[in-house]
Amino acid sequence: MFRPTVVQTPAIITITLLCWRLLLGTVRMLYRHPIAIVATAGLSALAVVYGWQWSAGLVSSLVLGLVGWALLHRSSFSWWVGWRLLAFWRLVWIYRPHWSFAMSGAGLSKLAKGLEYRPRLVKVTCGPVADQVTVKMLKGQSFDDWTTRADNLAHAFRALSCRTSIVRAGLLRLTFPRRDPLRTPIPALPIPDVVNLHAVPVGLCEDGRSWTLKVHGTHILGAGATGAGKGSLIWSVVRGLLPAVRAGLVELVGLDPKLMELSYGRELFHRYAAAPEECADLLDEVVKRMQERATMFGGHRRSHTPTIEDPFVLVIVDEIAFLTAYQNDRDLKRRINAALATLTTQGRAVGVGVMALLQDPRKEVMNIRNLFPDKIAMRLDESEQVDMVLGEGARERGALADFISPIPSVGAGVAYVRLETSPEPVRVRAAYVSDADIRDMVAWLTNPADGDTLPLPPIELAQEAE
Ligand SMILES: Nc1ncnc2c1ncn2[C@@H]1O[C@H](COP(=O)(O)OP(=O)(O)OP(=O)(O)O)[C@@H](O)[C@H]1O
Repeated sequence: MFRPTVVQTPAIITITLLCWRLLLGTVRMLYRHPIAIVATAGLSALAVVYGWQWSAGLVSSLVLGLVGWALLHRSSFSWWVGWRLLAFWRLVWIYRPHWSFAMSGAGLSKLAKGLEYRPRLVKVTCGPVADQVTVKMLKGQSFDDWTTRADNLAHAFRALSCRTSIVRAGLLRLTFPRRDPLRTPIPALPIPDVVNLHAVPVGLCEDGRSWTLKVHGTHILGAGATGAGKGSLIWSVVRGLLPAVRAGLVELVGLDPKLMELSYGRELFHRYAAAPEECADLLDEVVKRMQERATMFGGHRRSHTPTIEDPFVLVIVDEIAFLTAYQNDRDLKRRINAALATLTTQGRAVGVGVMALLQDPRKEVMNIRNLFPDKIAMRLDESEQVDMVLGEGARERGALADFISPIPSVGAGVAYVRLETSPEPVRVRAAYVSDADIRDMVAWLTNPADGDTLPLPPIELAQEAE
């Protein structure tokens, strides 16, 4: 029978080890919380040398000073102090106490040889609308292990939702919104002074930042069930481009087979068509123009910069399926499909973009959806449609477009997008451009204010280097 020898560890070794750990812990605490340690030590020293009244007086004046700062200049106070204090508070009261239970409950900790290994909570930071929790994953875990548990984590920390993103190998960021800035409709955004074709403001992201859309050098496909608010997407883009339209640097082409949406702001479009034959003719015209431009640019330029002679042309198609899948005239359907495919495959480099909206994203209805690099999923009827619009795995990563509320004031205009900078879907809401706003836009474009002349001299057209 094998009996391992029991070796008694000498007390001196145990004590040395404990002292070493204590020393390491103290150094780590000093390194992690230098301000808190220095402040506590300073106040204690003051109390010992001069009496506690001095420390109490100093603390009270400090608190009064901070309250004054917060009242006088909220934004700088929040940036320097407020969010840090809130992050500390939420770390101590929410994340730390519930961490171990949340990890084991969500199945993210591992048991090995009787020991439980948990992912490490690295830090918590707070912003105006969301908390960001940085986590060190356990060895052997994958990003997918976390994305599939996002719902468990949201409930565990009593958040509205949880979104996951990678910081670097092994390090994750969990975003827990504290409030939803997209709950209430966003009024139409102001018409910008400077148009940036790579970042046209259209609404808000769920973290409170501005949601901007790139329109030049890409094509956009927006899908949403009836009443999802596709109109607000169209009009927000048009509104954001208006100064460039007035300056003659952007031309809007509207195809409105439903005859409902774009006709309301008909005057904002350089060219407009509603009947399918007119739409086919107009598309052929744009294709011809695009090909002429390509011939002209060929060998000289590889990208397009909008000028009055060669403006950026944005073709906006409301309910594209009326022109493609639901079109009875086969010849017309073939012509339209061919023109759209040509524009979406060749238009980017020569300054022609297509923004198409549709209700049903199935392949039978829209067989060229893969030719649109940027896609937006508004409220959809079925969960399978989310991946059809945003790409494989988007719903699993949190794009719950089928859960967007059908109540217009809550869910209209809300969408999920995959921004170029990150593959993670982001929840956004387009600003609501009302009928009165559209009338004002028409008036702004067609009746320049006193002193304004038409066309305006070219406005600054901020653009990223291509
Ligand atoms: N961004 C928004 N914020 C708040 N409410 C909105 C927004 N967009 C639209 N709505 C409301 O939702 C209603 C439906 O919007 P809209 O007509 O744009 O939907 P749609 O997706 O174009 O529907 P359909 O495909 O049937 O035309 C509008 O009448 C408006 O009241």
